[in-house]
Amino acid sequence: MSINIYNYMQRVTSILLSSFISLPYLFQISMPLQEEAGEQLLVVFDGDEDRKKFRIRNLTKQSEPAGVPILNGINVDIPEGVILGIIGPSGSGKSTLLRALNRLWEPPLGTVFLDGRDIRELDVLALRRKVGMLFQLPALFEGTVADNIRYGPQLIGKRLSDDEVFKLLRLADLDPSFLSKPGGELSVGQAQRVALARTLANKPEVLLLDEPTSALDPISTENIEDVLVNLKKKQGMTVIMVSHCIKQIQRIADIVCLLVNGEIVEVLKPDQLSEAKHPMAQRFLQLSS
Ligand SMILES: Nc1ncnc2c1ncn2[C@@H]1O[C@H](COP(=O)(O)OP(=O)(O)OP(=O)(O)O)[C@@H](O)[C@H]1O
Repeated sequence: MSINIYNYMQRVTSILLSSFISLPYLFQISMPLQEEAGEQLLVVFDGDEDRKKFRIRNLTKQSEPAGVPILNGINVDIPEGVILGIIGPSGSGKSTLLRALNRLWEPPLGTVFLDGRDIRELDVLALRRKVGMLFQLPALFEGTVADNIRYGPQLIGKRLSDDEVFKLLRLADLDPSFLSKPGGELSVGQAQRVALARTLANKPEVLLLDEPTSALDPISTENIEDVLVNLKKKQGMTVIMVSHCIKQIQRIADIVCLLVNGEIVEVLKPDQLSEAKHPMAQRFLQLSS
């Protein structure tokens, strides 16, 4: 078995970065491509301009120094208060796209806008509080569950009370008795829920999730899915989730973007996935179902 050291290091760096720094309606879907400034724009929201949470324009990335395209001119609008699923074959650029949205890599100026503002012009720490991220494998800090959850607010001089920590635990579907448990003694599923509570402690407006339940059992997976749906419904949170599980996307997403070779080739409602037209997307969906 070969190990891709580059990918491994990138993942570890991202976990550390996001942990330390960010600790971090329905809508009408308009499928047809629309021309904007000569480029193809996938519009996933056809309504009020104000409700676009992210606007992504011609987002491109190449590997260095080889210059191999990773993202190939992504154009998409992401509405506020929806769960957007991103699916696609391995290596198609899903995680890279997600990481651009809270600057775990720096997208070029003029390519990613949050609430109408270029994210490159925002303070990066403030951006990461607003746009929290959760990875496939949770990385908790040393200390108790409460220490982990209090970490983010503490960075801006706020100490969460026990009651506030209890609320976050409940929100992440964890029993209050977890408060004083050492982070190192938790199962992966429990740790993932603590990582979620820790991210939520920053009161993010957007959650970026990179295969957040792939290491979890079906019950923990269902619990996390319920939490995400509730956050959307009760707090209007925007959730952008990469998942390899088509069924999961069909359970909770409002819209699905299909990414192939660094391009969004289709935007569909979850119940319309079988109608995908792109040959690679069709094949991917056939093999995944
Ligand atoms: N900074 C970089 N330099 C070089 N190659 C990179 C860089 N970032 C990503 N890649 C490569 O770009 C491609 C897309 O990677 P990415 O992790 O975004 O894909 P993915 O769709 O999330 O894959 P998976 O489903 O396997 O997690 C891969 O071939 C990856 O090795």
